[in-house]
Amino acid sequence: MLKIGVFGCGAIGGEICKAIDNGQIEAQLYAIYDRHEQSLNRVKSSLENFDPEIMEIVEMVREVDLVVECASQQAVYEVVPTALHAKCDVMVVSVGAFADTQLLEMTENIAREKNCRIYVPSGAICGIDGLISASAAALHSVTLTTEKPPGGLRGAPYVLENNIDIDSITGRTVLFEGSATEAVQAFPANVNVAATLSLAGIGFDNTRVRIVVNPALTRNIHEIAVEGEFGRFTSRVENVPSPTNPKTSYLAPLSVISTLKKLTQSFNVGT
Ligand SMILES: NC(=O)C1=CN([C@@H]2O[C@H](COP(=O)(O)OP(=O)(O)OC[C@H]3O[C@@H](n4cnc5c(N)ncnc54)[C@H](OP(=O)(O)O)[C@@H]3O)[C@@H](O)[C@H]2O)C=CC1
Ligand SMILES: O=C([O-])CC(=O)C(=O)O
Repeated sequence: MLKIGVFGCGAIGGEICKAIDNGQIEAQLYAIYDRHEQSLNRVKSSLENFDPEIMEIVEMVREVDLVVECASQQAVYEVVPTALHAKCDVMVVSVGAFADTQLLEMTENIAREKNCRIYVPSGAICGIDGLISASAAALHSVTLTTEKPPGGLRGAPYVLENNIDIDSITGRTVLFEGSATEAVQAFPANVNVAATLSLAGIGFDNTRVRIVVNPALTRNIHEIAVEGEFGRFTSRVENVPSPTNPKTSYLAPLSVISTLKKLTQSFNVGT
């Protein structure tokens, strides 16, 4: 059975651990890690069938077959190269880190050299399957519009650096427009989906991102528009936010769970 280590035990990590524990994913929850003891204890007490060991990353990669990073962009710099050097596969959700082209090239090179896999789930957006299919021919444009309630954007570096009082905004307001490279740096915990789109499509500098705050919303909306030789498509998802982290949509952990299931099943559907 696949031995999994979960690095980061917040909204996403907690759901993944539960899905392995309840048998939805046929794998062994071997190790977990988080910098907060409280988060580790919360996860441990939610489990009925597994009692994973708490392991720092260097030890974890020696013991497991796959590490799931669900912590932060900063964690990607430590977790991904460490895992690959130890010939351990890795799944990444803080995908925005790959806007750093040096990190992206380095990790691709190590993965190739060590014959390992880096998995990036679709996360909180719909349409990655279609974009990947369409990318086999020329793509002309990829645009993401993300619209969240204030709680979904509060505390982002862009908001703090520009002294935006997000809670005093009364109507739908465009906060940011730029490339995916700029978006994932300005909003590192809010639009990792822009990075996933970039990797699947036309790259970080060519993918356009608009970020909107809307106090009337209770859901996180991501709208994607793609044009290319294949034609054009749009997708729109209205995501329920995670109860423990309003920035993160519930679809994100579900996407990781489904990608993990794909790895352990013999019958797979979708691009
Ligand atoms: N690809 C996608 O579609 C999506 C990606 N995400 C991203 O996924 C990641 C996880 O999201 P979520 O579970 O909601 O986040 P949470 O904040 O709920 O949980 C992350 C946990 O990991 C901890 N952590 C962060 N960095 C480190 C580190 N270097 N070492 C040890 N522990 C660390 C955090 O601590 P602390 O609070 O101190 O940072 C926190 O306890 C985030 O980067 C988020 O932006 C989220 C939604 C969608
Ligand atoms: O969960 C979401 O709606 C998107 C998100 O936070 C991210 O991509 O970082």
